[in-house]
Amino acid sequence: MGDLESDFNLRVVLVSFKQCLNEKEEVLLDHYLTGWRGLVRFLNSLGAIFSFISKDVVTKVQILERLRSSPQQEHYLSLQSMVAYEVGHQLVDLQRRSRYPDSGCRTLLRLHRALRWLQLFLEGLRTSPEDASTAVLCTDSYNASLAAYHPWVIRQAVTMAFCTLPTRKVFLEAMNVGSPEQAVEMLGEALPFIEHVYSVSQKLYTEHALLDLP
Ligand SMILES: CCCCCCCC/C=C\CCCCCCCC(=O)N[C@@H](COP(=O)(O)O)[C@H](O)/C=C/CCCCCCCCCCCCC
Repeated sequence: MGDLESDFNLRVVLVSFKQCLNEKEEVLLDHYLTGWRGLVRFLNSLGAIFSFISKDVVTKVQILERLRSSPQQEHYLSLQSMVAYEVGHQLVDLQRRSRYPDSGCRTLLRLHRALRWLQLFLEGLRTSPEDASTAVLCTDSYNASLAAYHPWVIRQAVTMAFCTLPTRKVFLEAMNVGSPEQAVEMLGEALPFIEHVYSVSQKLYTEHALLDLP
């Protein structure tokens, strides 16, 4: 795995997700995107075999960044204001992808589903024994989250890429927060931040019947 600078670590990235939520439990898109840009840096450090995943995340982050700097930017301050604006102005299509392929709601939904994968995978790393296989942890968390939304060809490519993953110990060290034991402790403190953001977003998408946006 490539080196990340010494002041950049997974705790910093997970804290960005804590900062997403304001006192009204609105998900602030600028912090959400900061969190995702940090995750992309970790993903890139895993090697070129994961670049097809990282490119997809970067494309989605860029779509949302463009909306955040567009003339409609104030509607894209939070997930809540984005959903209200796009649903209220019929800028999402529940039947076809082609009409609004770059809507904020469908784009963020893909990242939202991936956040669930991340939550499950990091929880697996945190609670598993020292000799646990990261390929198995990754496959299990993928099958319990994103796999349901991916066609066969992507599921095959992803499952092959998982076989190249480093060991659990290497993963924990790559988080750049100290020893594997300190990384496990950090995950225990910081994982609730992404769980909270995930559950607030999931509730909002459910309330607006947007969970299956094509
Ligand atoms: C010390 C490191 C700690 C771990 C940090 C890992 C950070 C990785 C963060 C996120 C990775 C997952 C991102 C997945 C985004 C997938 C979004 C998606 O579903 N896109 C598909 C649908 O998009 P549309 O076509 O509807 O626009 C798209 O078709 C898929 C493209 C590529 C395949 C995505 C596979 C996802 C696999 C998830 C596991 C990642 C494994 C990383 C290894 C740890």
